[in-house]
Amino acid sequence: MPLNFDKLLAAIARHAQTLTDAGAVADYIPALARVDPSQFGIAVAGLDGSLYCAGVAQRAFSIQSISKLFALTLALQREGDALWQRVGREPSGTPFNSLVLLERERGIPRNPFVNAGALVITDVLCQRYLQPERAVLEFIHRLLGRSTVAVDAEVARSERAHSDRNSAIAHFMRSFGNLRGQVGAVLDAYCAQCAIAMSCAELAQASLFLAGDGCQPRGARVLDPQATRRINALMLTCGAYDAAGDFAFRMGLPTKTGVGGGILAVVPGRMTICAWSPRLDATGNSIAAAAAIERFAAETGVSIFGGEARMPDGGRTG
Ligand SMILES: NC(=O)CC[C@H](N)C(=O)O
Repeated sequence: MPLNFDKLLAAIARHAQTLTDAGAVADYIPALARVDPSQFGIAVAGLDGSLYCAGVAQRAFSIQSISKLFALTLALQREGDALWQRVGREPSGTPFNSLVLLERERGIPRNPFVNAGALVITDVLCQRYLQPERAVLEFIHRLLGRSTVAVDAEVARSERAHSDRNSAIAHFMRSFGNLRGQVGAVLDAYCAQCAIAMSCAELAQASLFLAGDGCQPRGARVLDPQATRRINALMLTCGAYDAAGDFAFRMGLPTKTGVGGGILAVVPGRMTICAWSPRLDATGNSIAAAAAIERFAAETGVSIFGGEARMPDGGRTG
C-alpha cells in the first residue's frame, strides 16, 4: 500500500520533537552553542523532483562536517583516483577529531570524513583554487540551481579562533609531507566550508546526485557512477565516525553527520533524507535526527540491503 509521506514525516517530526531534550549542543565552537536546541526539521527529496518536509525543514543551520561530502566530490572531480594516495578508505573507530592513528600511519588519514582526511581534501582544493571555500559554495549553488546558500561568517570566525585541535592535526600531517599548503590557509578554508549554512530541504536537494548515480535530477552529471557509489560506500562505513557501524545497523543507509546536528542519508536510486536537531550524543551525532531517519527507514522499508520499500501515493520519489 502506498504511504502518505506528508503524514509520515509529520508523525516522525512529532516524535523527534520529544527527543530534543536529550544530549548537548556542540560548544567547542562557541557560535554553535547559541542555536535554539529545541528545533527539529526533516526533508525528503526525490529524484523525480518531489520534496516532502516537516518541522523547521527550511531553516538554515551550520552544516559542519556534511560539507566534507561536497568538498570530497569537488576534489574527486579535479584529482580523480590520485586523491586516494593521500587519504585512506577505512573507518577509523576514533572520534572525528582524533590524532592517535596519524603517527602510526605516517600522516595518511584513515578516510576523507574524519577531520584529518577533510583537511587533506581542503589542502587539495587550496592547490586548485584561489578561494577554495568559494569553490565549495559555488559548487553547492550549481547543484541546487540557485545561489541561496552562504557561509555564516560568525561561525567561521568562531571555529577558526578555537581551532587548536585541527591546527595540530594539520601541522602533524604537514610534518609527514601530506599537507602541501600553509596550515593557516588550509584552516581558513576548512572553517569557512564547515560554516556553510543550509536547510534540510537544501541539503537533501543538493545531494541528490548521490542517489542518482552521479547525476542531479535535471540531468547534469556531477560525478561518474563508480566514484559516486564509492562516496556512498564511504558514507556507510565512515560517515558517522565511530558510530558508523551503529548507524549502518540502525538505518541501513549511507549517512553523513555534522556537529551542527544535521544528518544526511542517501537511498540510492530513489531519494535523499536530511534531518536536523542540534543536540548531540557523545560521538557528535544528533540524537533526534538519527532517531527520525531510523524511523523513516523502518516505516518505509528503504535499505541498501534489500527488501520492498513503500513509496508515496502516485509512486513519487522513484
Ligand atoms: N564532526 C563535525 O561536524 C566536525 C566539524 C567541525 N568543523 C570540526 O572540525 O571540528
